[in-house]
Amino acid sequence: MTATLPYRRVLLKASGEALMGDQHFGIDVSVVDRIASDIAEARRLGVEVGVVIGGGNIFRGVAVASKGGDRVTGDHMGMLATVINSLALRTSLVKIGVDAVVLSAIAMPELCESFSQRQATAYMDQGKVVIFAGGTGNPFFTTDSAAALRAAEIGADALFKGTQVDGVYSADPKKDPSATRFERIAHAEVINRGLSIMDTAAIALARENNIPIIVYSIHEKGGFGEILRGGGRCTVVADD
Ligand SMILES: Nc1ncnc2c1ncn2[C@@H]1O[C@H](COP(=O)(O)OP(=O)(O)OP(=O)(O)O)[C@@H](O)[C@H]1O
Ligand SMILES: O=c1ccn([C@@H]2O[C@H](COP(=O)(O)O)[C@@H](O)[C@H]2O)c(=O)[nH]1
Repeated sequence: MTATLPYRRVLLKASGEALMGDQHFGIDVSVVDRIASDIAEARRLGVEVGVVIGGGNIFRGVAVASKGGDRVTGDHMGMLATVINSLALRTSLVKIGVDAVVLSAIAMPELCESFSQRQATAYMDQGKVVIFAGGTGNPFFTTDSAAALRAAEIGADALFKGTQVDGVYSADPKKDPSATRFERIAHAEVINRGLSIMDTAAIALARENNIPIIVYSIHEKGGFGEILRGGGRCTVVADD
């Protein structure tokens, strides 16, 4: 029953780094399975779910650029990393009976379908979980921006950022133990205070399209479902 739930259609930005689990690199399948079970719970609630996964567990373009390499090629490699993660998530979802499809911003027809807004919304209307791979398809962006873009394109009621921390803090809580968590904060304030929970382009795009951002810990089993039911621990980034 979606009638009593705050959101009917959401875009989940799942942390790539989280997929590593306790490893230093790559994919811990048990973590992907757990994220898939949280998405399955959302579907059981009747919420339509689109997903963008980061690539930080495998590759980030800045890693190449910081060593004097070509940034654009590095970003291409980072976008390919998001395709690998997307295929892993689809596998975990299908394994537990959730209908899921990967749409890539970079054409690779042997592996998955190519992204189009029309196809994505058609699949979501049918109740499929749509995993958006390949970021925006362009270098110099991040998967946070891809998530805000896809959220706007599919008409999402909210953008969920499932990350390493349980909300937006007054400073990076991993560096400053005295940082305090916001229950609610405006998009503009996140940008003006320079709170780097997401890149500025992503927050600005969400703001322009009136999309609230819900920041929560992706490590909290069942946390996604709890917030979808109107509870849970998170920060809501929204203009009043
Ligand atoms: N003001 C802040 N409030 C909360 N977290 C912050 C803040 N400033 C910086 N951070 C940091 O931002 C991190 C999340 O950023 P980032 O998007 O890079 O990670 P991610 O969700 O794991 O993404 P990726 O998919 O790229 O791996 C948190 O782990 C946290 O340490
Ligand atoms: O639109 C996009 C999205 C991502 N990239 C590259 O991929 C990596 C991984 O994404 P994260 O958001 O950092 O997890 C990113 O560092 C970029 O190199 C891109 O070029 N364009």
